[in-house]
Amino acid sequence: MKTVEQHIADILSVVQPVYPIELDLLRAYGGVLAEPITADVALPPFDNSAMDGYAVRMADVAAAGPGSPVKLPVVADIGAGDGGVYAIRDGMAARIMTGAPLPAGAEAVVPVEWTDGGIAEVLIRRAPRPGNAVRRAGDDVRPGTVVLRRGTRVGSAELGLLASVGRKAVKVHPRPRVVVLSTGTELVEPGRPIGPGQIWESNSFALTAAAMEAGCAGSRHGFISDDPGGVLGTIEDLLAHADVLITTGGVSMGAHDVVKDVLSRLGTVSFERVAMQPGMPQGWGTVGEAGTPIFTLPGNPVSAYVSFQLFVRPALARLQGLAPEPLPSVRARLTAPVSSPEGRRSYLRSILEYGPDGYVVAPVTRQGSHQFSALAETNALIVVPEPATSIGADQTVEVMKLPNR
Ligand SMILES: Nc1nc2c(c(=O)[nH]1)N[C@H]1C(S)=C(S)[C@@H](COP(=O)(O)OP(=O)(O)OC[C@H]3O[C@@H](n4cnc5c(N)ncnc54)[C@H](O)[C@@H]3O)O[C@H]1N2
Ligand code: MOO
Repeated sequence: MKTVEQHIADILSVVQPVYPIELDLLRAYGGVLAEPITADVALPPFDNSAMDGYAVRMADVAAAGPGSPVKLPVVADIGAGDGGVYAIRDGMAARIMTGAPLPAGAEAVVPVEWTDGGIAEVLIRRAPRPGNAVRRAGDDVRPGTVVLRRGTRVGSAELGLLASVGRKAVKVHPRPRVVVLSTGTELVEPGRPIGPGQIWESNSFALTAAAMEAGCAGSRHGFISDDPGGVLGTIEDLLAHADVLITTGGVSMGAHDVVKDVLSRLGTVSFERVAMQPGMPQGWGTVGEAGTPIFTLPGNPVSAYVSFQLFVRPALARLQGLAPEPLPSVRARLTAPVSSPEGRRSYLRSILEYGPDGYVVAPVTRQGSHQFSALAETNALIVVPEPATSIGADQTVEVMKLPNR
C-alpha cells in the first residue's frame, strides 16, 4: 500500500495553479492575488483634517481655555473634496471638515465641539496640541510600498485597500470551480422519503461546503446511480463547468463500483490503496482535454471527508496559487487509549482543547467510517503512526486541526 505522503506528492506533482486572470474588484473577491500590489501614490494623498472644526496656528490658540477663549476671524471654509489652494497666517482660522485638505500654515485642528461653531469668527475655548486631528499625507501608505503580496486572498479588507490605492481590477487566480458528484443506487435526496435499503445522500453536501471552506467555488451536482453510461456521460458534461471534479463512492471492491470501472477505461485515473484508516481506497487523475483533476473519494462519509482534508485540500491550495499546506497540527496529551490497524495510519476523530497544561485531546468512541455524527462532534484528528497498534492514555500524540471547527 502507498503512504499518505506518497499519495500527496503524486497529486501535487501534477496539479498546477488555475491560470491567473484580470478581474474587476468585486469579481476578484475570494481569488488569490497573482501579482503584488504597489501603491503609486501616498495614502492619504494630502495632509487633511481628521475632524470637523477649525484649522489654526499654535501661537494663536496656546492660551485658549474655558475662562480665556480666543477669538479668530474665519478666513476660509474648506469642505472635503475642495480643490482650492488655501493658507492661513497668524491670527487666522479656517473652518474645515473631516477629510478636507489642510490649508498651508495650519498646525492643528480644533474640533468644533471646543468652539462656538462661528462662521465669520470663531471663539475657541480649549487649546489643541500641535498636530491635533491632522492626518499627514502618507501616514497610512507611502508611495512605492507593496500593500498586498502575491498569494494574498482577496477578502473584504483587501478589496477596500485595492480600491483605496486606485485599482479597478487585479490579477488573481480565480476561485477554482469544484463540482461534487456522488454515486450510489441507494442514495435519496434529503427531503424525500427513503425506502428499504436507501439512505439520504450526504457526501456531496459535506464536500461542496468543504471546498468552499478551502476557498473554492463549490457546487453540488448531487448524485447519480451506479450506471456506467450515466456516470461517464455526467462526468463528461460536468467538465465544461469544473476546474476540479470530486466524486464519492464506487471505488472499492464492490461488484457495482462504477466510478472505478468507467474512469479506468479512460486510462488517466489511477486507483490505489493508501495505508490509512479511514480512506484506504483512493483514486485520482486527470480527465478531459483540459486535464481537469479528478478525485474519486471513497463513499463512506467519514472516509470521504477525511480524504478531502488530507488530499484534496492541498491540491485546491496549489490550484489557487497557494502553498499546499497540510492541516495545522499540534502535539497533545491523550485522555484515553486509542487503537489502530497495524501498517495503516489512523486519523481518529477527536476533541482538541487548549487548557492550562497545554493541548489535551479526547478521542470519541464512535470511529466507524459511516459514523458522521461523531465527526460532527469533533474538531481534530489524532494521527496514529503506521507501526503503532495502540497508544496509551497520557501519551503525547500528533493532532491535526480540522478547518472551520
Ligand atoms: N471487500 C472489501 N470491501 C470494502 C473494502 C475493501 O477493501 N474490501 N473497503 C471498504 C472501505 S475502507 C471503504 S471506504 C468503502 C469504500 O467503498 P466505495 O467507495 O466503493 O463506496 P460505496 O460502496 O459506494 O459506499 C460505501 C458506503 O458509503 C455510503 N455512501 C456512499 N455514498 C454516499 C453518499 N453520497 N452519501 C451518504 N452515504 C454514502 C454507502 O451507502 C456505503 O454504505 O468500501 C469498503 N468495502
Ligand atoms: O478506509 Mo474506508 O475509507 O475505512 O472507510
